[in-house]
Amino acid sequence: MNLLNIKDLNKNFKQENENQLEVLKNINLKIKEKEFISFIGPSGCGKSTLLNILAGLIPASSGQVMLKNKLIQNPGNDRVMVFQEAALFPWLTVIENVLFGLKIKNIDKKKAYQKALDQLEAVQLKNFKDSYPHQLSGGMKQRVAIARALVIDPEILLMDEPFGALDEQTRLMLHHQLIKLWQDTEKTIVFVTHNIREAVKLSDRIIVFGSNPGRIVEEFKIDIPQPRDRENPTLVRIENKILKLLEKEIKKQGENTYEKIAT
Ligand SMILES: Nc1ncnc2c1ncn2[C@@H]1O[C@H](COP(=O)(O)OP(=O)(O)OP(=O)(O)O)[C@@H](O)[C@H]1O
Repeated sequence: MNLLNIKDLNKNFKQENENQLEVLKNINLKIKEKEFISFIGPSGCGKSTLLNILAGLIPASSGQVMLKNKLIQNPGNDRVMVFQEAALFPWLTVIENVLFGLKIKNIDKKKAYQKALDQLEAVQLKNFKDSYPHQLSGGMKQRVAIARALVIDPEILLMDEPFGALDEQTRLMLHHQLIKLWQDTEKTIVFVTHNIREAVKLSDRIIVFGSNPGRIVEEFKIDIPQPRDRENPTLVRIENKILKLLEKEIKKQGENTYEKIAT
């Protein structure tokens, strides 16, 4: 069943010289329940802008996004964002950070604590519940951010380059954990990344964007079960196809973002 329906969506931003910058043009996309979908594309093609529109943080200029039969106009508990920087409250402990997400839900204190603890167990951080963010590694912080997002029990997890700032080993470990969480919780995940290999490894479907203005150029469905072997020839083939497409888009754009996506 379709969970999100993005229809004829356009987004412009007013520039300082009063001209309109056309960022997203004519986006039409349906996202299924429990789908893991990734957006990939050259820098500045509007991936984060689209994610922000899905989160209800900014409005579309025209067109609409429906969540089931509800028009998205504002943020809601049914959608939670995870950003590249974990953005934890440094003065709160790990469990207090996770509990913070539940405050808006008005849940009984004991129940909330248990929920937060269960969620920390799911990201293997139960033993760090009383630590402060500065005592954690980057990967651990990101796992707290994921726990804080999931504890609200949203329908959709919106992830904007969540592992972009992490080293390769930590990133691989978090891929593994995210896939397990996704399988256990059956959430829908919309994932923005620059990293083709990451997208190919994690996603059911990859949407490739072009830029100026941001638009969908192609999509790839990946039916290979998880966990995936990165040497799988089908995955390698898809990876190369996406790389070629992006090279073409980036050449058009004339920016030096090639290195960023090829690693
Ligand atoms: N609030 C804003 N006001 C004006 N312009 C904006 C605003 N937000 C984004 N933009 C512009 O919209 C374009 C798309 O930005 P966006 O961050 O969505 O791209 P992106 O594909 O996520 O880029 P990256 O991969 O580098 O993160 C850029 O040209 C950016 O400068």
